[in-house]
Amino acid sequence: MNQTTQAHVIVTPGAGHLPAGVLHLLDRWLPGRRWYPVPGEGVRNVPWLTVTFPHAPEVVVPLLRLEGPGLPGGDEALVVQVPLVLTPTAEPPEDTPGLVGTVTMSSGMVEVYDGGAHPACWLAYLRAAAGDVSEDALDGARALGGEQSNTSVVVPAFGSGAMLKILRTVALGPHPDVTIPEALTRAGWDGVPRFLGAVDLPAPSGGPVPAGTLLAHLGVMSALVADAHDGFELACDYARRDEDFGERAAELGAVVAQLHAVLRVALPAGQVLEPAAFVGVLRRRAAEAFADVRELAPYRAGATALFDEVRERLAASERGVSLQAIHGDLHLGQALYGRDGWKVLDFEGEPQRPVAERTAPDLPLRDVAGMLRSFDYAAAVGGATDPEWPERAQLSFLEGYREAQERAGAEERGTRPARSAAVTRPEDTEGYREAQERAGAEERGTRPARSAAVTRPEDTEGYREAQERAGAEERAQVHPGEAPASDTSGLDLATTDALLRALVLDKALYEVVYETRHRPGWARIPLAAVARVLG
Ligand SMILES: Nc1ncnc2c1ncn2[C@@H]1O[C@H](COP(=O)(O)OP(=O)(O)O)[C@@H](O)[C@H]1O
Ligand SMILES: O=P(O)(O)O[C@H]1O[C@H](CO)[C@@H](O[C@H]2O[C@H](CO)[C@@H](O)[C@H](O)[C@H]2O)[C@H](O)[C@H]1O
Repeated sequence: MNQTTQAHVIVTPGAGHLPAGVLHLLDRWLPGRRWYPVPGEGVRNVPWLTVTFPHAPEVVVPLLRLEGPGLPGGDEALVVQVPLVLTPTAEPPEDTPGLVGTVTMSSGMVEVYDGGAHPACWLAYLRAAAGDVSEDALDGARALGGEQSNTSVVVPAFGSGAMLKILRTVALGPHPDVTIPEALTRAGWDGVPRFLGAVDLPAPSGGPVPAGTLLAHLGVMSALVADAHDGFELACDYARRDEDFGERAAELGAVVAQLHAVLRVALPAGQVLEPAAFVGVLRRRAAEAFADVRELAPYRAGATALFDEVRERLAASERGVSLQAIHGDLHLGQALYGRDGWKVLDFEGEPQRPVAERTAPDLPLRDVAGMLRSFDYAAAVGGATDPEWPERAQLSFLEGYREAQERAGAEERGTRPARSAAVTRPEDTEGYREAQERAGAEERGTRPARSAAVTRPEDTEGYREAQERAGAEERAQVHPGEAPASDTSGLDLATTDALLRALVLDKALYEVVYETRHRPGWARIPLAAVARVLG
């Protein structure tokens, strides 16, 4: 058999020695897993490679290629990682947690466990990622439950605590959840949990690529953030109490701006944004969402008009917009609030997109849009009764982002704060503030306040006028040749605003598809946002 042994893993083509009975068990079991990326009907799970560990013969990890019509991810192979622990048994077991089922082999009956829930598997992965790890490191280890795209295991007794993340969908090539935290840790930035190591998948011999070449990453280890609160749960709690989330949101905005500044330096820069291609991708993603979810049909024309506007404005813009590494799927659930403030997690991008798309350099404004959407979710899920709760959090986030972005820009240039257009630049101007107050008064006086929307101020005439004035002021202040301070450098406010609305729409459409697939009861949240953005 053409197998590769590298460090702590052995890779064998196909199903290796895994009996067919186990594969049949998996066909029934997989579609019910939260991390299984497709509904399962009509999908075949075809063994691609099998990973085993020299010192843990009971741990077997089939990597299954999903095949069938209509799978997400385009032409890219969709591969899932299914770590298993096989233990011989004399009798059929009770229904133990993590038990997938039993199979009878020539050697007798074998219990098949979900490796994501099994200490023997955790130890094999920890050793593959971090070398010599003693069994004592497993004291108190536990897998996280709940709504996860991957399987995360808390390992409190490893050093000062670690988190092992088993990446369920295997993306070919270096995984951004490894490369980005590694680069940020190397750059000395402490806004991410410290990167501790990764589990590599080397190519087996006899295949199309030289044996040992990194095919993918299977897992990643990071330092455990002690006493941390999940950002989404925290925001929902505030929303439930109608307590202002402004301060936390502003701090988070500052961390996201730092993240973008560090990424800009730590990872290769992207091209300058090409308007037609950029808007082409927005259109394609929207078309996919419209094809997937019937309830979106009334918004097709509005989306087309917004994308047309963005394209025209970008094409008319005099200065280019630089793309860079970003988070790619930023929302409150990707941030932990602990003793040292906010830490950002989970850099794999939107799990339902092809890898090439989610790792491509992009606009930092996309992350901003993702976080804005998330405040809306927190308000809806937490049940804020104050209709202004999400908007206040959104504006505070933007304010924190802008301030930190200006600071980072000034540091990058070693001079003074940037004068080019930044994402929340409107607030800088007197005109904007006046208009915002006027808009607030109009809003309160005339119609019931609505729930959340990043686009709410834009609804008013006063805002638009002030925005145009501010845009003119701003353009007059941009000095050619000054270093760009943000992705939106050089763009006037109306373009930045249209771009942000388009990115909020793009995210909301993704969310409609995501929720329809995974949490249909929540689909109303992004559907309402689509309606709001398109007015
Ligand atoms: N280093 C860490 N320290 C503490 N908790 C963490 C750490 N990394 C992740 N978590 C927790 O695990 C959860 C899942 O992690 P995440 O990377 O977002 O996985 P997924 O891709 O499955 O959503 C997070 O919401 C967070 O609560
Ligand atoms: O599993 P991941 O965290 O990688 O991301 C996926 O799942 C998220 C849901 O957990 C989803 O985020 C959506 O729900 C959040 C609340 O649970 C909300 O804060 C986000 O704004 C909303 O997008 C994310 O889109 C998806 O990729």
